[in-house]
Amino acid sequence: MTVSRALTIAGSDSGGGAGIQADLKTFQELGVFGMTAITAVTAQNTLGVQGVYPLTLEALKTQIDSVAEDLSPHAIKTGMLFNADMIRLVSQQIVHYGWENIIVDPVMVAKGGQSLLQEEAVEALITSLLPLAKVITPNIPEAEVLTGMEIRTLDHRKDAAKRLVDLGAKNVMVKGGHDSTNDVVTDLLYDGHTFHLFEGERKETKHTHGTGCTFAAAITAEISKGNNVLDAIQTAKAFIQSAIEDQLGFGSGHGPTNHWAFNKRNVYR
Ligand SMILES: Nc1ncnc2c1ncn2[C@@H]1O[C@H](COP(=O)(O)OP(=O)(O)O)[C@@H](O)[C@H]1O
Ligand SMILES: Cc1ncc(COP(=O)(O)OP(=O)(O)O)c(N)n1
Repeated sequence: MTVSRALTIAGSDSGGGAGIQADLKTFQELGVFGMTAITAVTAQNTLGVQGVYPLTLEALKTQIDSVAEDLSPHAIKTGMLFNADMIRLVSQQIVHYGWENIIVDPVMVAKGGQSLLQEEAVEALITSLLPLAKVITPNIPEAEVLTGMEIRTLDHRKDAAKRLVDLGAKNVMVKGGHDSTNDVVTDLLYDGHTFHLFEGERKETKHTHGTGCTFAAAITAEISKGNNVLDAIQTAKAFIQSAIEDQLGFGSGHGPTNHWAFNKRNVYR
């Protein structure tokens, strides 16, 4: 039996709800062996980010090489990459190892407003990493930064997705969590030809720390198993919906989502 393996290149969240920790929990729940290359350690809880401590480029490169040279990941997710040098290094490593199943979550700002990506790094994200992405998963504010356009409507999101495909991403998923005008949360995928909508009931909750990381990690896990992008997103949407609905209620700020919920539901259904 081949065990599907996924590598996440991202930041550590001491609070356990986002970043590397959310990715590993999601991989595990979806039956995928998770591996990591850490870009930065963050001191973080449900109230915000208290510290960001980037690792050296050498430390990041060596982690990626160690995984690549012995463990051959079937899919790779990127999350918090912090600065332009890290983005360029990760892009070079992806090309060097010939990796194709790349899921880019273009993390920029934490829920509490703290920056997780230096402003001058956006250009490197667009020119080096975006063209390597099989799937890129911006939320609405991230799609605005990447395209330079204002996004107010679903049609604006469609235009933004087209622009990101023109910049080289193969599939663009513009998530809808930040559009609170509706009881339904709609995520929009553009595959270069067709738009696909993924809908879920909006849950009124402040416990949404790590939703973006968890959603992209679930897509990565499913792609590492050999599933196509549409099927992977279908499962990821069900995974994040359960994780938001069955809230844990920890902490006095934005609490983490529930990574057990998807399997718990499927077992007891
Ligand atoms: N309140 C909510 N109820 C249901 N689903 C949500 C809610 N908030 C976010 N989601 C879903 O969580 C995922 C992440 O969405 P989003 O909030 O847009 O990204 P990010 O966490 O990166 O800011 C998407 O699939 C989105 O539809
Ligand atoms: C270390 C680290 N990486 C990423 C994030 C951002 O997480 P995300 O799921 O995009 O959303 P928020 O929970 O911040 O809304 C993070 N906070 N920390």
